[in-house]
Amino acid sequence: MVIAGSDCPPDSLRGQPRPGPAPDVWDWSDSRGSRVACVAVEIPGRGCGQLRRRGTRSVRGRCGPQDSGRMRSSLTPVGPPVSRDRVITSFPKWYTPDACLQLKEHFDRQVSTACQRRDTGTVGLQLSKVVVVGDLYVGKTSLIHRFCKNMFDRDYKATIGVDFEIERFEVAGVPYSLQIWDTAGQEKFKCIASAYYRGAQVIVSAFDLTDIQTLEHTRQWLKDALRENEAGSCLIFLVGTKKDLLSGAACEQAEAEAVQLAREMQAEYWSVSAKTGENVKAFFSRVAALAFERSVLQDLDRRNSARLQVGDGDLIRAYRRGWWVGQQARDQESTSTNPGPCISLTQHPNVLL
Ligand SMILES: Nc1nc2c(ncn2[C@@H]2O[C@H](COP(=O)(O)OP(=O)(O)OP(=O)(O)O)[C@@H](O)[C@H]2O)c(=O)[nH]1
Repeated sequence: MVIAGSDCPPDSLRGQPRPGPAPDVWDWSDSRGSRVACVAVEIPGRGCGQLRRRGTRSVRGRCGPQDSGRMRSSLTPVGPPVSRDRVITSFPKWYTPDACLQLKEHFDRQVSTACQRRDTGTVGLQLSKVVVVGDLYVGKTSLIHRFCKNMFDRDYKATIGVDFEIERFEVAGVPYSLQIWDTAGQEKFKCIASAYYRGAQVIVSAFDLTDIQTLEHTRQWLKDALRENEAGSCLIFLVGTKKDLLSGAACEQAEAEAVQLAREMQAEYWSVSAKTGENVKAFFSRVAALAFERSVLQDLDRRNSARLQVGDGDLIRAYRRGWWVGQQARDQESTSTNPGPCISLTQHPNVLL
């Protein structure tokens, strides 16, 4: 897949008639000759525009380093209902209990309740970013293409820079989307690809099960991707590819080493084959469910600890050391930097607990 910054709709053309088969359709072509069609919708003040799928399961795109921040903030999924195989009703299981992010088989109670009440905040509107990293030729593009397009190409075409797909799910009745970034494994493109690591909710560090050296390199790939993100903010997956090429014993040996490394990395381990499709859908469903659950919990946390609107509009602000009532606090803020006395929440008549 070829990525070039100039392929993105240039800013100067925003709001003007676009080239292509329809006025608002961008048609990009990749080196394999497959066309990438996206509908660009102008959103005032929101940069590059919105990409909407058109008769395909997923939305695809590509861009250069200058677009990294813009794409992250401006893309929101719209389109027809989610296809049935992207509907997740029960929590997808891990690949092995020896290296998994969590063992429970159900959604967190708080999350289930929030979903039932349709109280998941902005989670349904967000795109969760998944970044796939790893050596060249390990099969990152193939894995993503098998999941998003249900296709497998035997011919190798190096990724140049980055590429992304957007996959829409419905998790516990709530719409949820993953923006899956395919990055180049070749050293010479690393500086372009690493510009896209930031803001990842999920990092997938991929290696080739038939080439143990690529497993060793996953440490460095992960380190580079984590460096661009806040500590503890990413879910990490270690994925062994090309499972179809290994016989039972050899596969077990490679998996045992990978599981050990996954535990060190605090990652969840999966073995997959893009060629046969083995475990590919299960893997991405697991990624979607875990990322969704974390997003909902974070959203609930944020809302709980943010300003609470009470009574006649007074604000109560939560501080580490206690609670402090709005108007009084604002008065104090305007006259001094001293936060003044803390008033217990339960003591204040306007507080609804
Ligand atoms: N047998 C088999 N071959 C695979 C599998 N996955 C990928 N391949 C082959 O491995 C080669 C490399 O696959 P890619 O998906 O292009 O590798 P990549 O990691 O994206 O490579 P870069 O873009 O250079 O980083 C291709 O020839 C694929 O056909 C698999 O599951 N089984």
